[in-house]
Amino acid sequence: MNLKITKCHGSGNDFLIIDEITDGYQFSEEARAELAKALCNRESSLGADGILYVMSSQVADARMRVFNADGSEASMCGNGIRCVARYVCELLEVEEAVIETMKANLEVKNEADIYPNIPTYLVEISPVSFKTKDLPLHIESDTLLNEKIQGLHKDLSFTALAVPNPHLITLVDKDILDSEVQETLSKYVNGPNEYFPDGVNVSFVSILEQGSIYVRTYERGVGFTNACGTAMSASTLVTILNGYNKENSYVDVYNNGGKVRCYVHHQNGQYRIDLIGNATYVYRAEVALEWDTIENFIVKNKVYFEDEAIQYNKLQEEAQNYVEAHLK
Ligand SMILES: N[C@@H](CCC[C@H](N)C(=O)O)C(=O)O
Repeated sequence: MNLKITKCHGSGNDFLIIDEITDGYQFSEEARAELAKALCNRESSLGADGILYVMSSQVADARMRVFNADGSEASMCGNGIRCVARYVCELLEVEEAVIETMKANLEVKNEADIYPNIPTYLVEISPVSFKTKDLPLHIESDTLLNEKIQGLHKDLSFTALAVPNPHLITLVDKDILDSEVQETLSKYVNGPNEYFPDGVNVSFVSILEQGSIYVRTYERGVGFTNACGTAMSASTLVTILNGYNKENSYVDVYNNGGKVRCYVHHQNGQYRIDLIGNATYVYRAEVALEWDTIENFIVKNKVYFEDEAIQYNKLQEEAQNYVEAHLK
């Protein structure tokens, strides 16, 4: 078959968008997972952190399904939904839309550019739950709020939350970031282990100054990525709960792929986070493939969005310089 794809990134967390609405593809569940494993392979001529399937919806303007590079399906993707937001808003010629995801219908909208000439979208991150059963996390208590788990690390305190995909977050300084701790811990909780039967996204967070933080995430189903949107949203909330930032104000969240902005709303005992950042197109292409030998796919007619890359590189360079100057 001949498959049309759009490579897009949010904070350098990159995805292949496959539009099942316009292009009329009918995939089996197995085929969606197989495509993710083959096309996201970084050794291949494509490579990505995941695939975003854009589908029609009975209850919203469009539906998004997210498959990680290992073929597992995620309930949500914060950087990915910004890419889908742009794709759907341009397709439907609207400024805002509602996107159906696995666990919630989420509002998205075109927003003032976070940096000159960088298409920017605000996406709703919700629902938020601190219940261990919602991750799931197997420990005796119903929540894990800034507490130690001896089986994970003797000194670090963790918070676990679902937004609604699962996140494990700890606040650290530069010495810990520079060590092997995050990789070792993340591989453990994403392999056979007694705590997280479905794995978990693991973020190490550093406070840069009031109103700005740095987040590095080891993603379930992928490994270290440049950034993880749901992790940056969840991490912002954790820094607020720890008294470093405030509700109802913007927090700049730096990552290895650039920078986003988060805003935490707290109403009627519920949290909802606005995640605001780039949705940058990298290229459009066609992929010729045979299902029996899917790993031998051929990429044709790649057309790059060069201007978008040039502009995004400027944001990324500024963000990197800021992090280097402030990380302690
Ligand atoms: N990169 C994403 C999250 C993708 C899913 C995640 N790996 C999971 O399995 O939960 C984001 O930007 O939120």
